[in-house]
Order: sequence, then structure tokens, then C-alpha cells
Amino acid sequence: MSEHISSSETVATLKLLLIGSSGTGKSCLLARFVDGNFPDDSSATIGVDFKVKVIENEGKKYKLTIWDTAGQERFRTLTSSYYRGAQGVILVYDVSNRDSFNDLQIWLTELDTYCSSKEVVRMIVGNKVDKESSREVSKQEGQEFARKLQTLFVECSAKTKFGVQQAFDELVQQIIDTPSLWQKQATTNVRIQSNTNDVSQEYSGCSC
Ligand SMILES: Nc1nc2c(ncn2[C@@H]2O[C@H](COP(=O)(O)OP(=O)(O)OP(=O)(O)O)[C@@H](O)[C@H]2O)c(=O)[nH]1
Repeated sequence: MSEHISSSETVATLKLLLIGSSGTGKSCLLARFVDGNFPDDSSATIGVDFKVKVIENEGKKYKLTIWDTAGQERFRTLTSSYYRGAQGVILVYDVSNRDSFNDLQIWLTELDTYCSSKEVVRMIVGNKVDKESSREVSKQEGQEFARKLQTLFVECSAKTKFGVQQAFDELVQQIIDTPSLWQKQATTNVRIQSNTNDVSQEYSGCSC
């Protein structure tokens, strides 16, 4: 999957969502994937933020809008709107923090509450594999958990960039391979107020 930023028409706008406990590295993963860097000082997300990236897959362009949500409960508002129209959801935990792995159950419950569509592609991502010496969750354990839930699974490091491209590539590929997710649904107009952006976006997304 290669990346091109051009003004030519995109085939579809895909909405991806990053959820997971505070400090797992969601904002850093987003910065690494979209901007190609690792922020020196990543402060807690307040509400929701998002970035846009245009990618090319088999000669067709897709616009990804990737929403980065706050892990801290007190900074989460209008939660249902985060999920509306999403075609892919990435649940992030920190491999060096077992609590963040245990918290996945809570995030999965929220996901089921606000996004009941079975088609929405789910991926579990174990971030911070560069912290191998303080690892608390083995790769096998993460894989097994994802296998039981029938979700995609990737380990990565936003810091070293290991696995980050792979994670987004696999998620997007599965969405593209499920045309019913992005081809037929009614277009929804969503007005987004985030801490860095205020734009109107159109999504051909699912109805969850
Ligand atoms: N070692 C290491 N540290 C990371 C990695 N990714 C993020 N961090 C650090 O983890 C901390 C939290 O990162 P954020 O990206 O702000 O976490 P978040 O999940 O967006 O947190 P909230 O916005 O509160 O939900 C920061 O100090 C980052 O520098 C990684 O891959 N490796």
C-alpha cells in the first residue's frame, strides 16, 4: 500500500478510530503513521482529535480520517459520535502495562454498545514493544486474546515505528475487502469539534 497526496478523486473516505486506555500511545501511533514522527511531548488527548491521510491501494485512492480519542474518562464527551460511521476500530494496549491489557474488556464493551455492526473491522494493537525489558503481556497472550475475539492483531512501537505501517495496512485492507462497509450505506454528515480541528466531513460509513 503506497501513499499519495493528490487532488484527484478518492474512491471512498474511511473512518478509523483509535481507542484504549490513557497512555497506551494512541496519539503517538497516529502521529507516527500520518506524520512519520514520534512526538517529544505527547499530552493527554482532550475529547477527540483526528488526522487525515490519503493512501493508494491497487491504483485507487482512499481518504483515511483517523480519530484519536481520549483514554481518560474525564476527557471523553459525546462518545457515541466517535463511533458513528466508523469502518475500522483499533483497540490499543501497552505491552509494558498489564492493566491496559485488562482494560481491553471495558473498551470492547463500549465498542459493542456504540458500534453494534458485526462488519466493522476490529484490530487489537499491542504498542511499545521497544520496552521489551519491562514487558508485562507476552505476544502469545495478545494473539490468543485477539484470536478468541476474532480480531486482527499486531504488535508495534510508535517510538521505533516497528509494525505501525503493518497495523494500518492490515486494517485498511480488510475494510477494502469488505465493500459493503463503505459502498452502500447512506452518507452521513458529521460536524466535528476537536481540539485542533473544526471541519465538516462526509462519511460513507456504517450506521453504528
Ligand atoms: N517507549 C515507548 N513510549 C511510547 C510509545 N508510544 C507512546 N509512548 C509514550 O507513552 C506516553 C503516552 O502516549 P500518548 O500517545 O499520549 O498516549 P494516549 O494513548 O494518546 O493517551 P491519552 O490521550 O491520554 O488517551 C507518552 O509519554 C509517549 O511518549 C512507544 O511505542 N514506545
